[in-house]
Amino acid sequence: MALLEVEDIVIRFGGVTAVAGVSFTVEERQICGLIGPNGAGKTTTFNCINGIYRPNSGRIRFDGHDITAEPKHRMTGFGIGRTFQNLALFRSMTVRENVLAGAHIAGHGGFLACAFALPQVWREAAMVEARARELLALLNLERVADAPVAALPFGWQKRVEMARALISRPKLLLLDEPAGGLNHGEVDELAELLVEIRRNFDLAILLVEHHMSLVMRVSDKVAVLDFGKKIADGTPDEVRSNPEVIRAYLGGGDDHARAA
Ligand SMILES: Nc1ncnc2c1ncn2[C@@H]1O[C@H](COP(=O)(O)OP(=O)(O)OP(=O)(O)O)[C@@H](O)[C@H]1O
Repeated sequence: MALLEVEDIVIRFGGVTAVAGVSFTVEERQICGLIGPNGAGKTTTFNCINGIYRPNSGRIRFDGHDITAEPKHRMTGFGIGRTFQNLALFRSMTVRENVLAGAHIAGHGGFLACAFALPQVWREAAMVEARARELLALLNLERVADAPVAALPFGWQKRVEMARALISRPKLLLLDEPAGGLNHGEVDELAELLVEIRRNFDLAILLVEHHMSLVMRVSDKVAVLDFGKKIADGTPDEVRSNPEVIRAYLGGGDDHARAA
């Protein structure tokens, strides 16, 4: 059984069918790219997987659970972490505090355990602190750990968001356009980082991204959407040479894709 199974999902907004029967899977420890020209339905599909939208029909299974109708606040508990296209950090808090906030969302100590400061709460807090240190080192954020997040360049803030998602130890990390706003060198660093994150945390990654060279470099497989339908699904090489994919991009006017 695959880790994530998206099965024939349909999502409509009034008269617009944004996603028209899309199916794909993500296996454990797989990096899967989800690409397509503008308006293809990538973000809508992504937001269905993380519980922001509920599909009109179809099913989503994750790690043996049917999560189709689960609300977004339960996704961390299921083992799904995410980052946002336009960042959703606590800007006046420090880097370390932002990373720790990700763990508090996933915390298991109940209200009474916390109120009475039971040993399990101390143990959990120590474990979370250790994980935060490990993540700050891995993401090269140690030097700025105590700086307010708002003072950092955009590319660094993106790494903080990634660390915050990783602290709850997700089995699947959903990344929405992580390369958006990054320069060439930063995209190269991101590619290396994604592969390292997969290796270190033994997790799968679903990557919605316009930056084609990044997707092709890091993905084990790529699913391609166009006008709300999946038109291809395969290895980067298979997808790159698929005539329907080439047609979708050449006719779609997508600059990033054309550049690939
Ligand atoms: N909330 C909404 N209300 C109405 N229509 C929407 C809504 N969200 C998306 N759509 C429409 O659904 C279609 C798919 O949009 P979506 O944002 O999922 O595409 P995308 O592949 O992520 O595009 P992009 O690469 O430009 O972000 C588009 O026609 C879009 O206009």
